[in-house]
Amino acid sequence: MANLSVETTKLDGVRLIQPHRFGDSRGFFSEVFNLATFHGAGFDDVFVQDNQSLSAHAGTLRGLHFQAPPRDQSKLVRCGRGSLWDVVVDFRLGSETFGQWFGAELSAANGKQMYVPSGFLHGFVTLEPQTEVLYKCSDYYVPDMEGTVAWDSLDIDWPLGGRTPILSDKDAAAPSFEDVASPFGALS
Ligand SMILES: Cc1cn([C@H]2C[C@H](O)[C@@H](COP(=O)(O)OP(=O)(O)O[C@H]3O[C@H](C)C(=O)[C@H](O)[C@H]3O)O2)c(=O)[nH]c1=O
Repeated sequence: MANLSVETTKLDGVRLIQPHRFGDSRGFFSEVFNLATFHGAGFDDVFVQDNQSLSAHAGTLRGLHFQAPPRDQSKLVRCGRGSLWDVVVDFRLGSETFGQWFGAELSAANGKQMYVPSGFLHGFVTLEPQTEVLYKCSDYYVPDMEGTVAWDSLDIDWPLGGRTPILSDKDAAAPSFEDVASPFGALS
């Protein structure tokens, strides 16, 4: 029976998931998602959309993004190729950790997955070229409900090595954290 291990973080609800890898002389096999195993580990999300993004260059930063209620999304993020530093920010009004962030390296090598609950901003910066990110979302994409927060408007310690990140026009124009009213209550 494939299994997984779950690691809690300093942000309530944000967890790192490590699916088991069955190694042999060919390489490995892993059930990277199994609904029964996922629910058995204490999660209750049902994901409806799988996303994939490929970033050609290291230092590509996507985020910080959210989708507002009632179309808010929880996400399960993993790296299929390369490596990235994944960041989540508590955006739940009234939360004791409101505005606090947590980051972790996800890579094709380590197989780690980041569980991003609804109510959190999400973003990542790639650590090597041709990095592929795969993630599940608990609701469909609704562009009109999407929001952005400037990647550099919090004290996030992005591993950029002093370089300016590669950004989309949308992310380059994102408002500062203090200028974005959170649509999430503490209990979302
Ligand atoms: C998110 C999304 C985008 N798109 C279209 C919209 C644009 O024409 C194109 C690129 O979208 P965007 O620039 O928003 O992609 P990213 O910058 O990678 O955004 C994502 O990256 C951060 C880290 C996230 O957590 C979000 O899931 C998501 O916002 O894909 C879709 O058709 N469906 C979708 O679900």
